[in-house]
Amino acid sequence: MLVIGLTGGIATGKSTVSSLLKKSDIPIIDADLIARQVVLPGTPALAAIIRTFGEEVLFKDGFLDRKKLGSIIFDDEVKRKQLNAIVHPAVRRRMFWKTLSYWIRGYKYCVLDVPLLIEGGLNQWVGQVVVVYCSEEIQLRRLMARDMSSENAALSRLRSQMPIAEKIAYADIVLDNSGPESELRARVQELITTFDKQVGWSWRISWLLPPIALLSATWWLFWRSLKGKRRNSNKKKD
Ligand SMILES: CC(C)(COP(=O)(O)OP(=O)(O)OC[C@H]1O[C@@H](n2cnc3c(N)ncnc32)[C@H](O)[C@@H]1O)[C@@H](O)C(=O)NCCC(=O)NCCS
Ligand SMILES: Nc1ncnc2c1ncn2[C@@H]1O[C@H](COP(=O)(O)OP(=O)(O)OP(=O)(O)O)[C@@H](O)[C@H]1O
Repeated sequence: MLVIGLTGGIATGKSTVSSLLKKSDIPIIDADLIARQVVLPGTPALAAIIRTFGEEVLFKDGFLDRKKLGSIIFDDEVKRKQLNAIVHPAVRRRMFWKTLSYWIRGYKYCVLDVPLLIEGGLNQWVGQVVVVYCSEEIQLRRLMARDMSSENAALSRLRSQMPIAEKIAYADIVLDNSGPESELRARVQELITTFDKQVGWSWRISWLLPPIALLSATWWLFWRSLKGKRRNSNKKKD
């Protein structure tokens, strides 16, 4: 099975791409959605959030006040890291089991939709990295329109992630979403054709013979880590 990592900058259009892929019956594992499920009332992650940030980040009914927590962590790197350390391990565990379940059910590929794919180093564990791109100016405009937020609030969200111009250095495929949504739809269809060609029929062999799947995954991960090391040493030279 080909595991595709889908990422982008804030408001570059990753969720829009993800829902277009879903409409074509491609299985999506949505990290934002899982990050909401693992902090529902009664979960260990929510208990840890209360211990770290206090009861004031809760609504009266015990649900997390996401706006309030967002206003705390997007402006403060230390607090953001504290929250990430609570939520990310639980999200990763769920993503791993969901990926495995798609493989067991014989899917030829699945897409991990993860905003912090590169920041969290998950890009090294997937077969292909797709980065949805648009300029920072467009990001800011779309973010303010979508969230009805002020420029300052939008800027602090943007700065909480690696700049999009840096993320594209990690991409196998860059999906440019600077134009209208009709253009994006056409690009997503091309993307699906590319994946279909790439996967071909070999996924059936890997599925029927797990040792072959294991060998090819190990080889791929080794190749990826070499590529990553080369990119880092080139960066240092620059
Ligand atoms: C801070 C929270 C409560 C704000 O919730 P809110 O509903 O306002 O935003 P939502 O979850 O829909 O996220 C919107 C976007 O913000 C960005 N974002 C979210 N969390 C982070 C983070 N810790 N660091 C950088 N960017 C982030 C992502 O691009 C995401 O797509 C929430 O984002 C959260 O719990 N974040 C920590 C978990 C996390 O890192 N999620 C991202 C995927 S694992
Ligand atoms: N090509 C486009 N033209 C105009 N608006 C767009 C386009 N693509 C996406 N949008 C709009 O931009 C906003 C951000 O898109 P989306 O929510 O898909 O981004 P995202 O990358 O998933 O953001 P986040 O990481 O913050 O969740 C949405 O309101 C969406 O409808």
